[in-house]
Amino acid sequence: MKVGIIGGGAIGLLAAAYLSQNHTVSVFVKSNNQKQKLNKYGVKCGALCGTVEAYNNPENLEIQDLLIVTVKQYDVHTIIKQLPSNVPCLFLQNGMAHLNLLEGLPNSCAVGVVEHGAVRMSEYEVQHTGLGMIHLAHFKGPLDVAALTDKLSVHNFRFTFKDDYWLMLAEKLVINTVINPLTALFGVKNKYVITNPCLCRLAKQLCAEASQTLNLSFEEQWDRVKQIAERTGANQSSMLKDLLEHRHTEVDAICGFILQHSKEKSPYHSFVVDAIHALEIKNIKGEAT
Ligand SMILES: NC(=O)C1=CN([C@@H]2O[C@H](COP(=O)(O)OP(=O)(O)OC[C@H]3O[C@@H](n4cnc5c(N)ncnc54)[C@H](OP(=O)(O)O)[C@@H]3O)[C@@H](O)[C@H]2O)C=CC1
Ligand SMILES: CC(C)(CO)C(=O)C(=O)O
Repeated sequence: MKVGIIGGGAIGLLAAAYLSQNHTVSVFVKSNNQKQKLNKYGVKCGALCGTVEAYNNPENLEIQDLLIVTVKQYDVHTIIKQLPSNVPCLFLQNGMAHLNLLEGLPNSCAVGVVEHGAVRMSEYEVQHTGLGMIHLAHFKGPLDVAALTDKLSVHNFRFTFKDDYWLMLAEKLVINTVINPLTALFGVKNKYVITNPCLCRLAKQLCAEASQTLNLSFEEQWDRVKQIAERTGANQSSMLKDLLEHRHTEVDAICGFILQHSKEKSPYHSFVVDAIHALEIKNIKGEAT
């Protein structure tokens, strides 16, 4: 297959390194510098070195068989304006705020949840920091997503099929809306969300608000949060990493989505959304602490 990957960040480069073993991969990036590096060195991920073609314009998007969109959620709105309507698209963002943008697209679409951990080390190098699965579900249009999971799967980079996109994304959203803001606000690794008794109480409140908003069982979701916090205990969450590197976070796509969709008041979510934005502003303005 001709697979086009939009975004040359951590997940885009990870996907390019693995998928280029079996497919012809093109990576669509923003900067000319990254394009040149990828064309010269390929994508490196540990012992893997994938050959790719890189572009920093949308011209070759329409010749792809599949486009995998790996930009952060807040950049999806600029990408969808460039997508050729004939090519099926797979969106791999955390959060659920991009779903309303996909509804207006003419393209066949799938959505996915990434369990891998990845860190971009340079414009063409990525470190695979945590091995997981990528779960895919059908969102709209005539796309055989179950067949796609088989075509894309390769050793250490496997895809599985889920039949309910909403449940798949909602369950991941609960995990992110609990673990990400608390770890980012308190500057701690994931396990402290359950091992620190005060953070654990805050985590339970966030989990209760999210479960109620999404109409999910609190007990089941809290068990999942505890499992993931334990399994990824030594990791820094993506929101913590974004703040440490003075980048924009995905708090609106994650916690903001809960706040927007809750029928009851969600005071813990109100607090974390404002608190994370306050830290983003502090980082951008370089305010002294
Ligand atoms: N990294 C991880 O371990 C995990 C990430 N995820 C999710 O995956 C998604 C991607 O995350 P991640 O890869 O870490 O994010 P990154 O910030 O590392 O990568 C996003 C990339 O998109 C690029 N980009 C933005 N706008 C455009 C554009 N118009 N055209 C081309 N490229 C563009 C950015 O370029 P530039 O830097 O030049 O602005 C950046 O390289 C997020 O929703 C995240 O929550 C989920 C699970 C794990
Ligand atoms: C599951 C978790 C919390 C792992 O770090 C994650 O998805 C993230 O950091 O965004």
